Amino acid sequence: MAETERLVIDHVGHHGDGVAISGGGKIYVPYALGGETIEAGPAPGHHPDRRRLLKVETASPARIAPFCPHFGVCGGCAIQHWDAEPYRAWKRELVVTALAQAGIDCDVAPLVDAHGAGRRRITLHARVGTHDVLKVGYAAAGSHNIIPIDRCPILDPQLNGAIEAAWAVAEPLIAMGKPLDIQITATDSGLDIDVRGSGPLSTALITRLSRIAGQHRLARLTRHGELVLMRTPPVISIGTAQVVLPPGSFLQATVAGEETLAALASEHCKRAKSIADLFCGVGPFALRLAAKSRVTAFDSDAGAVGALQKAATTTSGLKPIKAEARDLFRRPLMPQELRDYDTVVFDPPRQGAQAQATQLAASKVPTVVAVSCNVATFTRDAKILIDGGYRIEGITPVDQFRHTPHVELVARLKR
Ligand SMILES: C[S@@+](CC[C@H](N)C(=O)[O-])C[C@H]1O[C@@H](n2cnc3c(N)ncnc32)[C@H](O)[C@@H]1O
Repeated sequence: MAETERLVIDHVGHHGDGVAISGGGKIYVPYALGGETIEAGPAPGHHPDRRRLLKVETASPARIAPFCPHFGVCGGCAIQHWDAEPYRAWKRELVVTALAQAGIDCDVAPLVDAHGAGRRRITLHARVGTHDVLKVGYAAAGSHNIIPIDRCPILDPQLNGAIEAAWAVAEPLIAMGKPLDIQITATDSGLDIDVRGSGPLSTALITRLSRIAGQHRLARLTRHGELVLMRTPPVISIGTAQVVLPPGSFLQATVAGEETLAALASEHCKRAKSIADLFCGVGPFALRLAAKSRVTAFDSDAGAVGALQKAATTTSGLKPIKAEARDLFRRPLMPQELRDYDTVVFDPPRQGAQAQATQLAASKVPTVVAVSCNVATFTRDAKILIDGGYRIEGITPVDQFRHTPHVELVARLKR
């Protein structure tokens, strides 16, 4: 492989890298844009079809200056160098292309931006580097190295102080000699931190962490989901409900993302009387859908189900909500159980909901609303539903993870 080479970038691929077409196939160059002529060098790891961008010789007119000083080194964002309009068209096209490749013919609405105020949840990594220096930050692009950070401009202002809090919490814990993953969630009552990786905590250490919690606006600190200290319960508002977050439960990455997905789901469910909300999490759909419809919600995370049930019983003006802990991969709702519902909403993790889609395909449920964060598993599951007699009435792509190649979508299917 030549030390440096000149490449012409054809387009941006579905991971956000520039793609050059050469005689030997495709070559992927992170941070390059379609139409650009670039100078490239070997990529770290010397992967045969990857290169490192050394210099942009002819820049695309759509190239813009990234706004974050860590961009290009930190692995958090793949795209800050591309104008909003082509970026948005590319993101919508990711959905259009995946559907076409799967042979699914349906309308795809314009992309809905759902970055809103920014990310409300981050995971930072803490490691001891050379000369015993503590590093707290994100993983570097394409490696496990940690890029220490002191700011991240894509965060919701509700996370102000979160990075400082992570450094402060990491300092006493890293002395135990284990790498740490520090998940921080912005709640209405302060920062909720769950640390993974440290050993058991001594009383002296908990006293020190309590001081840090007071100094850094922490609502709660947990270790592997076990309570270390709570100054005030970490609460978020969902519709008219107040939900106390269980440690480590899933939460949509941005408030705008949650509201957009829930608004689209509510629109598709507006005539529903009885809804099954599958993969419900702490209830961002159930607690809003129950304004009009009876809801039964299922998720394998018992903590999330408990939080949803508690919020449902303490919120007035909602139709009945029942919530049940159930593993829907191993024990999907069967066609006989699905008879209780005129509408099913499902929002699985990235693996999708193949087992549940198979049972839905054999059911008579008139309306299915599919929410997905992975277009590949969505198309797989949608094909199962289509083969079972459903037709897709429309798909809306949602951009909650701006600056990344991730895209969400909401689809309505009818039989
Ligand atoms: C993408 S999240 C959606 C949660 C919720 N709808 C929301 O918007 O916050 C996927 C959810 O699936 C749940 N989950 C993961 N595996 C599961 C399984 N095998 N059975 C049931 N639920 C599962 C997770 O606990 C998580 O709450």
